[in-house]
Amino acid sequence: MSTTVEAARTDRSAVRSLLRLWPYVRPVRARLFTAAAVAIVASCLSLVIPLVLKWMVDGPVADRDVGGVWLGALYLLLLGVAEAVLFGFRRWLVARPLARVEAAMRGDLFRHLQRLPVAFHDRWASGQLLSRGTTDLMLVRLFLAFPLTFLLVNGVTIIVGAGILLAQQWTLGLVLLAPVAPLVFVIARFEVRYSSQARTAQDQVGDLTTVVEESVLGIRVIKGFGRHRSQAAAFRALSERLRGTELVKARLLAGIFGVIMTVPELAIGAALVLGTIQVADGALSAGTLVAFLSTALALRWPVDAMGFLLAMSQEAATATDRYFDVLDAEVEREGKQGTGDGKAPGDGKSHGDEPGGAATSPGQRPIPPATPAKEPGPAENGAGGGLRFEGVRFRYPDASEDTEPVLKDVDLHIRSGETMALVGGTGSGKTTLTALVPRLYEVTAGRITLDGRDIAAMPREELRTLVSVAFEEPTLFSASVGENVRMGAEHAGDEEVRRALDVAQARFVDTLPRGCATQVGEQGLSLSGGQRQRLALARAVVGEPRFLVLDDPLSALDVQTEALVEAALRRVLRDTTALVVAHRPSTVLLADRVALLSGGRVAAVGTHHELLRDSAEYAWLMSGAHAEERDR
Ligand SMILES: Nc1ncnc2c1ncn2[C@@H]1O[C@H](COP(=O)(O)OP(=O)(O)OP(=O)(O)O)[C@@H](O)[C@H]1O
Repeated sequence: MSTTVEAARTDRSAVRSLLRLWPYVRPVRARLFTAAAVAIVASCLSLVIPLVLKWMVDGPVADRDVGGVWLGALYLLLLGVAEAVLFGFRRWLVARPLARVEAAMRGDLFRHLQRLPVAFHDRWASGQLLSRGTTDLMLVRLFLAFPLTFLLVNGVTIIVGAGILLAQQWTLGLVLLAPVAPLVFVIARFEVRYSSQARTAQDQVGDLTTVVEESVLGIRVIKGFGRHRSQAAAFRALSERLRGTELVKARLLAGIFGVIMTVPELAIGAALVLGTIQVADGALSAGTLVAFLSTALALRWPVDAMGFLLAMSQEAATATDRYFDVLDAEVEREGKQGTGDGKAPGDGKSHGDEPGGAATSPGQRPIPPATPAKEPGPAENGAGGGLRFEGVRFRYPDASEDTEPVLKDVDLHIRSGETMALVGGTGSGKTTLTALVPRLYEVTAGRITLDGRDIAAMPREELRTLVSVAFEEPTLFSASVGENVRMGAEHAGDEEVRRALDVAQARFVDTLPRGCATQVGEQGLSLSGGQRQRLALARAVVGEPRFLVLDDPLSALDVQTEALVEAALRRVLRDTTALVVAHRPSTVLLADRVALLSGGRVAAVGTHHELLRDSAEYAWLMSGAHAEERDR
């Protein structure tokens, strides 16, 4: 997501943004309100201190009563201790629940990210998502811990203090309160400007995170091409931009601090001069003036702190907006039978009242129980059975309406138990077609059926138990080899995992230090490309799925290993309906029939030999000349 697009959306009220946190705060509201009440009492205790001073000055000090002075000192000490204890108690009250709020929000974000369609992840830079789950949530927690309470506490303290000032000497009180109106005006202007800069800075942190993440993941390319200088320059440029924004924020903060601190100082100075004249005229007691000035000084911190409390609140409001930008994004729609209108929770309503809660997002209708997967009957093995593409048309969700669809009216029938190879030139749409079967993307028009059932009407969970996929780029997770393979079938036992590893010719696992229990590093980078591909293949076949979709799964293997995998795969594919993207004749020979995809359309279907005979394009694709061109 581009920073400029994000930064442009600042025309919203900070209060309205922050109110969206309520579902998360609600479960801990009792503690938060208690903590705020405790802080208000503690803060108001500090306003009693000037009243004790007034009593001391006009009483024991004027009467030269040493015992009275000691008693006053004791009262002051007790008030100070009580204030400190109450503030400590407040902190204890909020620490644990706020950690819970942050964890619930982070949990919801992660869960939501898992349920968002692949198209969303195509669009969003990962750094933007990472920064929302880390820095933004930290800003929200800080807001709940500090500004939320202290804006209230300081507000109440200022109002009570103003009341005490007016009650003590209303003329002096008015002198002190005169700057309130201009201050409110200045603060309102500051809010608008600071909010826009805060959004820009947080988006820039997201961009920076993306660069760092890409640099770490792509460290081999960077080093291999000696691009560390240009990467460093790109990083420097982004951090310069962030630094610039932070400096603007600092200047705005400095300005508001200057105003908030200077104006009350001037008012106190004016009140001091006026008060001294009144004491000299005998219109005011010295004790009242001392109490008045002490109260005014006690209000200094609550007033001074308003600047950074408001700044922190703005940042939290921006962070909340950024958080809900993701949470409002529409999740994958269930089967048509599942949600009816297909509306997702991001339809403008709150994410829900049960943060950290249910697996079904609020706003989403419960999915009726899935029709049990039927064993393919004789009819299904005929016209309706197997995997069928009917008039499938597909355009990537972000592509504009007037661009050519990637797939155009694809009609293809892979019969039950048949293996179909999908061959086509680079960019012809092979990967796109395979991604439609497990519904990583939704078809734009037409439909895909499995044994006669429209996949759009199937609950995703059921669809994904029926269909297994292995992509050309095998992604492994920071987990053990066994756990990576079991992602294909959660309940697979050791025997099934062994069998899958055998099919994928992945017995190299036995030579790893801890066999199947060996941890593979981030993205499986501790393994070779071919090893990763074989583990991904094992993951695809471990659940013995009814439908198998393989996107050029053997591209990184040497010829001999490929032949061994093919022999084993052939046994697996006997019972499975499979669609296999192939570039090499050896992979194509695994298949019963071949479909040639050309410019997003199925140009021909037949056996390898038929197509070699009848299709010049296919013959060319299968020739060494094409492979050389592709490799080049
Ligand atoms: N996420 C995406 N968003 C938009 N367009 C995409 C996306 N992925 C692929 N495309 C476009 O769709 C077209 C088909 O891409 P696809 O990856 O399906 O081709 P392919 O036949 O698998 O190619 P190859 O053999 O090189 O892997 C290409 O023009 C590509 O630029």
